Amino acid sequence: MKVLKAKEMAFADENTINLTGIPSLVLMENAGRTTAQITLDKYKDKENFVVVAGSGNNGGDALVVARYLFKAGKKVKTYILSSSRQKLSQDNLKNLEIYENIGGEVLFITEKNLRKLQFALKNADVIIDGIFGTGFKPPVKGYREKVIKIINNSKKPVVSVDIPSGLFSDSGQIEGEFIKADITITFAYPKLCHILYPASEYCGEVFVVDISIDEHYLQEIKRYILTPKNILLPKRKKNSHKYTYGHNLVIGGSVGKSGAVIMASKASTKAGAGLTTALIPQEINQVVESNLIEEMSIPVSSKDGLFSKKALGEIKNIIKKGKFSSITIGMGMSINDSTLSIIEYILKVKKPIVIDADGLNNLALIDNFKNFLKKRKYPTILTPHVGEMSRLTGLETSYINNNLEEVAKEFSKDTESIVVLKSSRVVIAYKDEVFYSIKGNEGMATAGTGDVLAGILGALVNRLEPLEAVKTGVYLHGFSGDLAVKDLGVESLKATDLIDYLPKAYFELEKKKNNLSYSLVKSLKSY
Ligand SMILES: NC(=O)C1=CN([C@@H]2O[C@H](COP(=O)(O)OP(=O)(O)OC[C@H]3O[C@@H](n4cnc5c(N)ncnc54)[C@H](O)[C@@H]3O)[C@@H](O)[C@H]2O)[C@H](O)CC1
Ligand SMILES: [K+]
Repeated sequence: MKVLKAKEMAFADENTINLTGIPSLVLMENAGRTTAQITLDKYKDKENFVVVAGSGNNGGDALVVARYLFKAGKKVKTYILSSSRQKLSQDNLKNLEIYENIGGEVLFITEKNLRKLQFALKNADVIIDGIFGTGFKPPVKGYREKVIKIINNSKKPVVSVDIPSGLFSDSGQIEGEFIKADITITFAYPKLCHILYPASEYCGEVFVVDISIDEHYLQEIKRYILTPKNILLPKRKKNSHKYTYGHNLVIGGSVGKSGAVIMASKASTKAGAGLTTALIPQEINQVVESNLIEEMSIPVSSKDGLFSKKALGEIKNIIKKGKFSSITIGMGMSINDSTLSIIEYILKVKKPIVIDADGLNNLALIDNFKNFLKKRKYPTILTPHVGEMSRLTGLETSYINNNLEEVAKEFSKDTESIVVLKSSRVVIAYKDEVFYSIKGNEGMATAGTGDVLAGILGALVNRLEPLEAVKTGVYLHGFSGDLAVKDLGVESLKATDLIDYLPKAYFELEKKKNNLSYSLVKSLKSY
């Protein structure tokens, strides 16, 4: 499913009206009517609804909602934040007239009679927020700021039409006053504010409603949310053996960080690799051997707990002689001259590689590393978190967090690699496409979860086309976290739980893929 910015939505909206020929009032009717239906379903036993409409089309949608709530026999009080009818958008005015024609009443609210709205909210069971939608640019100006504060202070449940008023559609950033919604009902596609933090936290449950927007005007938009529909599952063949499913060589670890390479290796096996071998500094061999059962291990020379100078030659030999089909490198490997030269060498290996963690920190120290990556003819997957991305690009972490998509895209272009940028959301960028994962949770902000992801990707790159492997791996990783949290809670979740829940994630994902069906209304949660 695509995820849009306001301008893109407006473009599809205009063309649907002008070229496809669906009148704007029909779109508004679809939007408002479905919003009313969802509201009535969610708040069945509630009686008193207060509708707060702005002067634009978001307010127009809210007036349609008011009409259906009124028809359903609810007590509806409707307020329009404007000084006069003349200031309303054309479709807003039309819906005001229709509402009045069926016996509905409205009150225009300005700074002067704000208290009337404040008073009405006291008796409200549910508030409908139709003040601003995609036409809003922060920050809120004028008395509407006070209205938003009053609504939030009322502590009543709020249903936001399209966007919680005061949030900016195109980013996760927040500024000034904005509505804190319990439910947000958005139209055609989610917008970035519905999925990116911190804004998305204020949207409540997000429903996406088909209002008849003609999607073929959005062909050039290649920004997606990962959903069961747009990701693939690897398949096993009856007539196969372990080499059919790849041999993932996992390189990393150092004294004190043996867990990183152990977790990546275990995740690789659980994600379905035919064989997984951990290549490690010999000083941690014993602990690795005692923790890995299905996986093999190859110790190489080490000194002071890290790969030593001699290790490079040994690694070259092992890779030349071994039948490895992918390399996953970096987890817990630390940084010294030897690890740096190992990364330099790995860049030249003619196999798919996943570079994570200290692999990336070493990479950042190599002059011209972007050119080395560009020269590679085999798939390269880079999985930096924001801190690592900062080291790789020199950009401030705050800038990266506020521009995840742009940074990931640019870095992917500069390196011709698949970039998996890990923040409170994970963004995948490759060529002209961007994929956001909406799976995962705050419980996963704990040591080792990145190592698990690297192991999963290293396994899957043997099973699917590289970008598909990354999409599937990122989804499964987040989904495992969500399934684990249901049983374990966010505080106690640890990285190895993600490995334990991978089988369930596979199983549930397959079920989701087998049950794909069209529906006018979908909750973002259901993806
Ligand atoms: N997605 C669709 O195809 C459809 C969406 N619909 C709804 O239309 C709104 C967008 O409507 P628009 O008229 O373009 O803008 P808004 O109603 O969001 O807001 C315009 C309104 O707000 C004022 N304003 C803007 N910024 C500020 C500010 N910082 N401070 C104060 N006031 C501000 C501006 O002057 C206007 O008066 C979309 O969200 C959907 O809800 C259609 O109904 C169906 C098709
Ligand atoms: K709104």
